[in-house]
This record gives sequence, C-alpha cells and structure tokens, in this order.
Amino acid sequence: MNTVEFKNVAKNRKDFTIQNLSFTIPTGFITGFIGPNGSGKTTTIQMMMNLLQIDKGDIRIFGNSHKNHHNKQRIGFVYDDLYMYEDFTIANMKAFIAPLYKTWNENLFQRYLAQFELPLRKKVKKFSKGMKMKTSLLFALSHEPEFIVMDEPTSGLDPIFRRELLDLLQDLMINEKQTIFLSSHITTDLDRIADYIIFIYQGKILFQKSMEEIKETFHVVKGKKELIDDDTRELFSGLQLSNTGFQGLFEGNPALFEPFGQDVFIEKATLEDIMYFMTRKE
Ligand SMILES: Nc1ncnc2c1ncn2[C@@H]1O[C@H](COP(=O)(O)OP(=O)(O)OP(=O)(O)O)[C@@H](O)[C@H]1O
Repeated sequence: MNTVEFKNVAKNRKDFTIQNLSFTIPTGFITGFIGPNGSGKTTTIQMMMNLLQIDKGDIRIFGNSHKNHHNKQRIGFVYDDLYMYEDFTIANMKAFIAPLYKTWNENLFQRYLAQFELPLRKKVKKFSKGMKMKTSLLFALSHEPEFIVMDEPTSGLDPIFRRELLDLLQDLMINEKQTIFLSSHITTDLDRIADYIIFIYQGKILFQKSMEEIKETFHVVKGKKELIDDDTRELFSGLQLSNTGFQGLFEGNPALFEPFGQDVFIEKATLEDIMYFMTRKE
C-alpha cells in the first residue's frame, strides 16, 4: 500500500523544470529523498503539501487528492522555517495549533517538550536553526500523524540531537502504520534508517529502490587505469579517472569482475558514493 503517489507531475519554475515526476511512498516505511543541491527536493515536497501548484499530473495522499484539506489532520510536516510564528513563543503556538488537531496528544507534547529541552516562553525569532527544527518536530509529532514529512530535518542539528532524532524516528516505526518521508543531504543518516530511497537529480527521478536492493546491487570498483577502454567504460554509471587508476560505480552483479582477480578492488557503495558518481560530469 502507498501513502503517496505522484503520477506524471510537471512543474515549471523560472530556471527549473520538473517533468513526468512519478514515484510512490510506501506505507509503514521510512523513505529517504536524496539529491544534490537544487535538484528539486523542496519543490517536490512543497507540491506534495499543496504549498505550490502543479502544472500537470496527479498527486494522491491516502488515496485522496493532495488538495483534500482533511489530509492535514493526518500529516506532520517538519521544516525549519517558522516565519509565521516568529513573534510567538511555544506556549502561544500551542494555544493556536493544538485546537486544530482532533488527535492532539498533550502528554506526548509535554514529553517531547522536555526531551527536546525547548523553552516554553521565549520568542521563536530568538531560536537557533536547530531549535526551530526541534519546535517544528515537536508540533508535528504531538498530533500523532500517520504520515510524517520532513524537509532536511537533520541539517542545523548538532550530532547528538541528530542521533536522538534518528533513534526517535526508528521508535516511531515500531507503530507499523506510521510512514516517514525525509529529504536529506546527509546521506549517512539515511544509510542508517531508510527502508527505501528515492533519488532525484535535475528534476528527474533517477531511481526508487529499497535499501536492501541498493546494498546488493551498487558497488564501487577500483583498479588500474589500463583496464578502462570503450567497452569497460560502458559498465559504469559514473567513472573517475586519475593518473594511474580509476574508480567507478557499478550497478549489477559484481561477480562480473571475478575474471580480473586481484586487479580490481570491489566494495559496497554508500549512498554518498551513489550520489557522487551518478551526478558526475566527465
Ligand atoms: N521560489 C522559487 N522560484 C523560482 N525558482 C525556484 C524557487 N525556489 C526554488 N527554485 C529553483 O528550483 C530549483 C530546485 O530547488 P529546490 O529547492 O527544490 O531544490 P532542493 O533539491 O531542495 O535543493 P537543496 O538541497 O539545495 O535545498 C532550483 O534551481 C531553484 O533555483
């Protein structure tokens, strides 16, 4: 079952185009959304949250149109821009936000407030970036959403809280109905917690795969430069040549390289390797 379905979505911005964007977010899993700067992650999330009009295509959330305002009750949206609330304190924000949600859980709010060590009576505009992210997370989680959407939640967080956040997300998954979608540059975070990865580059989806499949099929192959010719070059999704050697990203069964014996060195690719090689311009 899918919580979200994008079908052939198109959007033209000034110098940026998204065409035929199709992907799904499976229910009950953590899906990571990766791509280099400016590849369209925030644009995609804004379209999903109906903050940005789409030009063409169809977006479904919980099987409904993404414009259905009842969806909001069931979604927790986390982002670090709280510009609407700059002059509010967390106490003011709660008075405003809590009544909007039928499923508001005050005990949970108090628990996260203490856990995140946030001040109740300080103005949001005096918060650091990390504190704003924590505040957004606090409100998103306190109404017990089925679907949590996070745009770069770990950027601006110190490594200790980043770790805590990732642990918290994993704990949330114990309740199997929950679905999490998060964009991140920090691919090591996703290596740790994601079940699925969607990779976007220049407004196009390069792939959507399970972490298991990624770990099985993507490898970095290293060896001497002489091994690269027109035929072997074709094997790689991205290649880096130095004076003496090469490194390339290979997708498929690495047994293919067995005949090369000690002449090549093969290791499993990390998400960072995959992003690096697949977006390399030779
Ligand atoms: N308000 C806007 N009007 C016009 N173009 C925009 C606007 N916001 C973003 N863009 C353009 O859309 C493209 C995609 O940006 P987007 O923020 O979606 O990428 P991203 O993958 O989230 O990047 P990052 O990782 O840097 O946050 C960029 O070329 C950007 O210049």
